[in-house]
Amino acid sequence: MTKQLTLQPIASVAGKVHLPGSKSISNRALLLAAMAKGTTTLTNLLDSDDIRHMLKAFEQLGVTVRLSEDKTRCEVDGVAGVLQPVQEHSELFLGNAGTAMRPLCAALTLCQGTFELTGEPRMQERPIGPLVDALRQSGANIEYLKNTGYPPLKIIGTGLNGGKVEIDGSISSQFLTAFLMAAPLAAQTTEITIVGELVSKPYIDITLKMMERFGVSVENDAYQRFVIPAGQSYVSPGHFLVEGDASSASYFLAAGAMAGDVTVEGVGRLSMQGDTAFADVLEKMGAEIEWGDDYIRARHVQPLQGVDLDLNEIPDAAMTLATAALVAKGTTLIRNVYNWRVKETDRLAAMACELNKLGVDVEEGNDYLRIVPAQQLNYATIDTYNDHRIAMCFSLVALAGVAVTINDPGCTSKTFPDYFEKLAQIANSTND
Ligand SMILES: O=C(O)C1=C[C@@H](OP(=O)(O)O)[C@@H](O)[C@H](O)C1
Ligand SMILES: C=C(OP(=O)(O)O)C(=O)O
Repeated sequence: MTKQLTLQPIASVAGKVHLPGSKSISNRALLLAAMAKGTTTLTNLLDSDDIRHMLKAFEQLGVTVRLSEDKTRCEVDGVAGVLQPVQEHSELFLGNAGTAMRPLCAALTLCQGTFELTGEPRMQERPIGPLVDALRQSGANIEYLKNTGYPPLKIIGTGLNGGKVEIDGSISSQFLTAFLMAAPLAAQTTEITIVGELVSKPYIDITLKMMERFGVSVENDAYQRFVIPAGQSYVSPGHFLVEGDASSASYFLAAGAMAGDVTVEGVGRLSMQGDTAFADVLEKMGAEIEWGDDYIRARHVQPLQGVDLDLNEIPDAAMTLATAALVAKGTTLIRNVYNWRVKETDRLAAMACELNKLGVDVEEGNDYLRIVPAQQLNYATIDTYNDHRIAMCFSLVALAGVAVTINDPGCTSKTFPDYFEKLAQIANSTND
């Protein structure tokens, strides 16, 4: 595998990009389809590491899946209830996929058997305590195998009782997502109260919309209290089309806004993903944005301006702003993104460090990043910390008039294995 990729300056970008399927939707759809009554055909499924880990876990858990050769079409035979593992004990390696680790942790507490959930070294530093605490309140038997509050975990499946539980929502919305998806299969009705300020709220909307598509309803009381009546079951919708990934879209939209005219296909105004709001951020910066039901187009029509925004609701796409800001006039402030620190790497520290190498004046706050663009950027070699988004974000430096070298570009395989090929397809090295 190539260890480094040097991107020469890109003068302009133009064209259309068909987006790979959404990571968040793909892994939710797989799990809901597995617990549903009937067979579900998923199309435009993402083919990337995070989804591979979920599918591998399914294989070990005895979920029957038929995957097309290109791995984007998948038939899942639902088991009409809790998963029915064939072995008494399973050891599941889930890489660094939060959307596999957290939801499976909750879903497996419902099943018969014992399960060890582990992942890459970084996964062992990513918190799961708030989810485990909440599941324990509902009767789950979960042990920490190394450090309290972090994977690896041992789950002894005993079912969930339901009842009243509290979840700390201030670190990751994935804890609530995980509990919500398991809760309809608990013995009693579950009432979840959120403690702390719930972060990344639009991801809860994805969860609730998808549960609804699979026939389950949840009462959402202003994102403070959720009631999931027991006795509901998931029912396959038959066919489920996975939307294009809105976080992956952010790099191309930013490129269009910085230097050209780019249309992303597969997400648009009908999308359920909060990260489509990144197009609004680009519009605030001065880009021209056009929305279709199923596409978004971003055009550079004037110099971009820096912005000062609370981006807690779009933590993934917010990273893209950090490098789009390099061509903007004036300072950009990305606020309320503390939980960048507990993702693939400490993203606040990593972003600040790599932006610094470019000669940018950057301030790393506890929960914010302030970026004052430089007149002329330095050529730099960017470390990517095994974080797909750092690699993809820093590719945009090539649109700011300077070459850039990306270390370990292959790390985009977490969510977007052919990202750099897709970028090359819309890039022009000269303005003609
Ligand atoms: O639920 C999801 O699919 C996700 C939720 C977000 O995480 P947090 O809720 O931890 O911010 C996001 O960053 C992640 O990439 C995917
Ligand atoms: C935070 C991310 O991933 P995960 O689903 O593992 O939390 C991400 O993709 O930016």
